[in-house]
Amino acid sequence: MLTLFEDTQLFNSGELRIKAFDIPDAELTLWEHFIKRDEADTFYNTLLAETPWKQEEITVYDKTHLTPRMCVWYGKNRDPLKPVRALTPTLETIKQKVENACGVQFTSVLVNLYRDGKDGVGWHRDHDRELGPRPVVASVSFGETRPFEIRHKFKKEIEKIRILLNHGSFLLMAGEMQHFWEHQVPKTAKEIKPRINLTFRIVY
Ligand SMILES: O=C(O)CCC(=O)C(=O)O
Ligand SMILES: [Fe+2]
Repeated sequence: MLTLFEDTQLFNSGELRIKAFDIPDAELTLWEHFIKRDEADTFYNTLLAETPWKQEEITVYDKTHLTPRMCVWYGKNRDPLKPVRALTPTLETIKQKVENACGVQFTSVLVNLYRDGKDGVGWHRDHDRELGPRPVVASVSFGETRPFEIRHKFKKEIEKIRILLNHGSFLLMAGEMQHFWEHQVPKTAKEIKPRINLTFRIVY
């Protein structure tokens, strides 16, 4: 497996770095230190305090489980019958920064909290119909660094890639990525701190 950005020297420098990944069937770009340390600390604390966290129920093979993370959806809903939760000023501020950087306007954001290493998200694609034919997903992370892994769904000869998403980083997934690549945030037995992830999306 390929692990990117483990260079602690560069990590700790706090400098903005933009990396476009050269992978087939996807447009994937990472902004390291997109949000500076102090501001990222403030966003983390505010989001942790003001988000009405809850664990969603999911049904797999007729069995109901709680998702191993806490989530809240803001903005235009995937289910048009559900009420819309308006973005908070903090989420609007981060949304604006992301939109300025990538030139895409988003309608919604899913806010996730991974409380510790027992929380994670399994392999999946974000290609629900209401996200349109080529979903663009803008992912901003705060708190604990967690590896974000991607693998090509069809070309099994391509090595899995691990990207470390640290405090204040911004990862943009675009192009055909959501059709051809799956992603996950694996659980870990390590003692780790919480992580908040925002995924900005466009609901049509
Ligand atoms: O936490 C992350 O980095 C990814 C979250 C994710 O894949 C999702 O919410 O669909
Ligand atoms: Fe996802």
